[in-house]
Amino acid sequence: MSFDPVADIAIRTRNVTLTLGSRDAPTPILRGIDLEIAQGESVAILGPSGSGKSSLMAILAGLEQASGGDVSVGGVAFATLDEDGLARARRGRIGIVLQAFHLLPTMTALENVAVPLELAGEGDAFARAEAELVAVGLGHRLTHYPVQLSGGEQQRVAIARAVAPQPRILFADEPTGNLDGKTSDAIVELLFQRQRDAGATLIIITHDPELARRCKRVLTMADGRIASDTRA
Ligand SMILES: Nc1ncnc2c1ncn2[C@@H]1O[C@H](COP(=O)(O)OP(=O)(O)OP(=O)(O)O)[C@@H](O)[C@H]1O
Repeated sequence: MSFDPVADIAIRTRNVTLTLGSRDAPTPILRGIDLEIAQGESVAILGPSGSGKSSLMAILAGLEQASGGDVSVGGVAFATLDEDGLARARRGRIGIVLQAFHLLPTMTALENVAVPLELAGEGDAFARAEAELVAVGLGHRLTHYPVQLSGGEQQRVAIARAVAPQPRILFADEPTGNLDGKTSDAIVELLFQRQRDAGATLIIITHDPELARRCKRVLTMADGRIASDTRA
C-alpha cells in the first residue's frame, strides 16, 4: 500500500454520508461531503458543536466507516476495507490525536509512545519515543502512568504518540484544548514543524481562530455539510 505521488492528493471524498441512530429513527450526521486535500496541506476544521467535525475526522482517519459515498486516503479506498484492513491502512501512515486521548492505562508514557512504533516495525522504538516525549516537554514523566499525569500531560503524550511514526497525515481534534497558553504555543509549533519537515498533511479541528489562521485552508462545517472552504 503506498501513497499516490502522482495525484499528490492525500484525501479525496465523494458524497460521504454518515447516518447514525436506529433504522426507525435515523439521524443524519454527515450529509454529503465532497473534499480533496492535497498532500502537505494544513487544514483547519471549524464549526459549531454538533456540526459533524469529529465524525468527519473519524471517517477520514479510518476510525469509522461512512454510511455512503467514497473515501480514498493515500490512494486507498476505505469502503473496501474491514476493521483490520483499516487498522493496517492507518498504521505508521496516519497519526491521530483525539479529544479523549486513548492512552493505554497499563502502560507508562514511554510505552504508550514506543509500542505503536514497534507495531509499525520501526527500529529504536524506545529511543525515538523518549526523544518525542522530550520534544513535548515530558522528559521527566517517561515512567509515569496515564493516571499519574495531568490532562495536559496526557494530551502531550497522545501528541508524541501520533507524531512519532512520522505519519504522512496527521489528524488532531482540539489538540490544545487542555493546555495553557505557553504549552499550547509550543505544541502548535511542534505540529506545524512536523508538517513542514515531513511534508505531512495536517488536519486540525479547533475552536481557536488563532490556530485556524495558521492553517493554509479553513473548512467550516454546519449541520453535517461543508459550509465554506477558504484558502489563505
Ligand atoms: N452514536 C450516535 N448516535 C446518534 N447521534 C450521534 C452519535 N454520535 C454522534 N452523534 C451526533 O452527531 C452530531 C455530530 O457530532 P460530532 O461529534 O461529529 O460534532 P462536532 O462538530 O465534532 O462537535 P464538538 O465541537 O462538540 O466536538 C452530534 O449532534 C452528535 O450528537
